Amino acid sequence: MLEGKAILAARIRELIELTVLVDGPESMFAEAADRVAAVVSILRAATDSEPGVPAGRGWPPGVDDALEGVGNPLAPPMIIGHPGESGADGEVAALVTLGSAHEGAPGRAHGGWVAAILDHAVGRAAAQAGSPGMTVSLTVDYHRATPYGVPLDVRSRRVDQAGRKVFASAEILTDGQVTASATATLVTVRALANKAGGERPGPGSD
Ligand SMILES: CCCCCCCCCCCC(=O)SCCNC(=O)CCNC(=O)[C@H](O)C(C)(C)COP(=O)(O)OP(=O)(O)OC[C@H]1O[C@@H](n2cnc3c(N)ncnc32)[C@H](O)[C@@H]1OP(=O)(O)O
Repeated sequence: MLEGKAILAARIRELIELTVLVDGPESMFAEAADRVAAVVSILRAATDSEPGVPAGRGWPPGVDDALEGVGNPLAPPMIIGHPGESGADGEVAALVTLGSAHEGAPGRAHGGWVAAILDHAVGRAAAQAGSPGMTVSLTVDYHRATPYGVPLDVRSRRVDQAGRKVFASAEILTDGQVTASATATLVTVRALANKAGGERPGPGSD
């Protein structure tokens, strides 16, 4: 079931890339649109949910997550590694590959996607450090072009904590060079800690 959804999402990502890249006759687009409509009707028949209704996916991030969900076609997806796997102790290491559909300025990834990756990375770092929370402030520095079409190395870690406030940082690297970095403040939320399986927010938590 899960595997099928992941395969479908991968095909849809391919579809999105090709839709952005391909040019051709109107008839080709019309035929493709008809076939996609047929696929949509298969999925529509399987749910009562309306598009836009909150999915309420919960925690921790799963197959439908916006950044790392292999079953979410909008997710690149971001592959979260184990602590210490490729980062130093206490770091979260991740890999993510963006595509042409994520382009901003010509030939480089859109800054909004770069920020989303960094936001997710600091969220993961806070959770791994035992303080799952929501980002209330994210400052992004864009140092050089973040490319698409190549795996990006993402690193993040919790830097400090003061009461409910968690301070974290993250970087995106390619060829060993930092393309973008972020500092963030997150605020621990008890509901997230409970969903995270008993990880406890810091002192003074809500
Ligand atoms: C399980 C696996 C997970 C795995 C994790 C996986 C990664 C998931 C990544 C998802 C990342 C996101 O998209 S997060 C979604 C985007 N962010 C949001 O939607 C958050 C929107 N904001 C909120 O909903 C709210 O601010 C809350 C609930 C977070 C906090 O509200 P609150 O509970 O009323 O807390 P409040 O008293 O206002 O603030 C608490 C403390 O934080 C400070 N504070 C508040 N805002 C700011 C700010 N912008 N900059 C600095 N500091 C701030 C306050 O001064 C206060 O300090 P003091 O007085 O205590 O000193």
